Amino acid sequence: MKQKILIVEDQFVEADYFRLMLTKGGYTVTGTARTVTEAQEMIRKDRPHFVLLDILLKGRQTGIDLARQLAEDHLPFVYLSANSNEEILHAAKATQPYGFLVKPVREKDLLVMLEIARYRHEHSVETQHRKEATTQQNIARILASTAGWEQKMLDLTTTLQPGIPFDYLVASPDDATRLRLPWISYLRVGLNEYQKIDATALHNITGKTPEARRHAQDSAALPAFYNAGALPAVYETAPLHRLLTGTFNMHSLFTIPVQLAGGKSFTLDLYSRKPDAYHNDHVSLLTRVQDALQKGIEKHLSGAVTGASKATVAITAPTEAKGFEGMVGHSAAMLGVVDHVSQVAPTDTSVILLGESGTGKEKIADCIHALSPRQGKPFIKVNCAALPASLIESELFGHERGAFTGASEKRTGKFEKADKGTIFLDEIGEMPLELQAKLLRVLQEKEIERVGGTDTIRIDVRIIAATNKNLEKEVAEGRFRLDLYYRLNVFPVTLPPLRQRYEDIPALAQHFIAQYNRKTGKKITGFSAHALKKMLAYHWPGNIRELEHLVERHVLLAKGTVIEDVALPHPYETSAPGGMEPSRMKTIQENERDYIIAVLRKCNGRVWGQGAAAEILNLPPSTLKTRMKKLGIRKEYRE
Ligand SMILES: Nc1ncnc2c1ncn2[C@@H]1O[C@H](COP(=O)(O)OP(=O)(O)OP(=O)(O)O)[C@@H](O)[C@H]1O
Repeated sequence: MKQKILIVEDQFVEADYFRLMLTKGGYTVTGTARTVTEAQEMIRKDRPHFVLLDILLKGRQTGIDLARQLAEDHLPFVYLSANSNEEILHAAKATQPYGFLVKPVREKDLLVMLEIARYRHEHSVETQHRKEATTQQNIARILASTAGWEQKMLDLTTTLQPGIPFDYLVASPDDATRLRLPWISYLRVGLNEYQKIDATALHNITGKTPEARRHAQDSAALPAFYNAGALPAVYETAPLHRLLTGTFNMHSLFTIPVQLAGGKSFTLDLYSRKPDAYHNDHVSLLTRVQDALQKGIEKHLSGAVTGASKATVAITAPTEAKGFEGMVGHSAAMLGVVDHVSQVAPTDTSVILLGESGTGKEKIADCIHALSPRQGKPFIKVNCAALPASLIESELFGHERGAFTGASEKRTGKFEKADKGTIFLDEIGEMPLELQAKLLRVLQEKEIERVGGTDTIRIDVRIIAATNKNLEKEVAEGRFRLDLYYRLNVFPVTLPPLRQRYEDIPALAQHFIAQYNRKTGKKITGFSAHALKKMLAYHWPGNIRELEHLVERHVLLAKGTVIEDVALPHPYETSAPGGMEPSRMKTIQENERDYIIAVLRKCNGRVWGQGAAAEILNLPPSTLKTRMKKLGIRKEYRE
């Protein structure tokens, strides 16, 4: 069947030109709309498979307004524009287009871009279906296992996390007595670590029981989400949500009601610290989750599932998640990056890593390759800034013998070397404009030509690019091609600067101490409280690399086993205590710390024994003591 396409373009001559090209290329053009209203009407009537969309149109609404609606309806679209204003670019990017063409457009570029858009659309729909089916199977398997209820809920937590972001999961039977299931919740405290909070623990922290839920039953039958602005309305009917979001500093909610046989019901709530964590795309996944939960819980309740009823772990603590070995940092900002990376790594999608210098972009590129099916195949790194412009082309694409003066031998380029693997183009913002056109061709046509050669060579390479530049500004100022920008910007991952994740500093510093102890044979144990305080108040313009160098210097210079003081280049006592911005959200560690302190207060600081903190937290006392030490919980709460 011919693919149907709608052209949205207010310039008659251009629209006609595109119509000709598309018809020649085998598409059926369903019409040409000149305004957003006309386009909406034509989409309703003709149901095109694709929309080719100019940004600036006649009338009040722009192509970007229409794009937002197309994205909601999962109708793929490709922008067509000559406009590279930074603000417009920013808005266009946010609509997640399937492609972007810069006018004037060559016929071949248009057809190739549409081919890619079609592939990406089909691929994303297929990936989504696969992900949903796998989640459903996993839930069925977990609930049918012989593990106890708490263990099952913990397994459910780790299974759901890669598909949908959340920081806190609550599994609540709406009538615990009739259902014979306890209220249980898991708070995310690390990459793959969860803290169990049951009804007793919740009571200890808040003085309230989850029974409040009973007055608050959601009558809704379908999964529903409430991002920050919508949450207060939910509190009216469900006060427990107010209690939990307030206590654990959550800002969005996804609630999944499950109707069970005999009029009983159960609810799974996912909370996120982000104010806008959830959107319509999550609904389809969670509807499948709802089905699987209903069948699985009924099976569990019918007794068809028997066996051990005790959860084996309260906190799962694999120190390092697979593929992220050597990555330190459990701040909410860093966990967000890890979730993002885990999602994209197994696919072939191009990724662009954004962030200031030294924030860990290269390290994340390593993780993406290690977590992809291309792991074990070549991983080639190219620093575009380190090569003179005259050499980059032959470095990337290779050259034939005699291609230019001095080319005495044939040379294989980095793209060919990376075949079947991954290429990492660091500092992509430094790539000369002429070469950007060539790179675009590689991305679109998956072919290269060696310098001085005539043959085209097919290559199969995944591209990861990185830059610390603001690419939108580069595009606006004419130093970076708009179409390449869009092609690379399929999946941007932004690495937060260190000053937005101060809580990672102690762990990173300790990590680098261990690293340099190994190198130098020293036995430094850590920084003094004074040194750490200075580090927490510093701005870190050079980010993790600067921290690494600071640790290296001080390990080399240290006389004793503790680094007593640090020399920092800038005045540091300028920000709020601990270097934190006063109005920012609490981190996971701070929440965990608050939680443990609250429990300790309830127990008059008792860690050991009946009714003491360790028992309430369901932790071995020694583990609790270690965590208290790690979180810097002061003496007065202790025994
Ligand atoms: N999360 C982390 N845990 C441990 N080490 C890290 C982490 N992130 C970065 N590093 C280390 O910090 C240093 C700088 O990181 P990296 O080179 O990946 O940063 P970058 O953003 O690519 O820098 P640039 O933009 O200057 O190229 C490296 O030695 C890296 O191993």
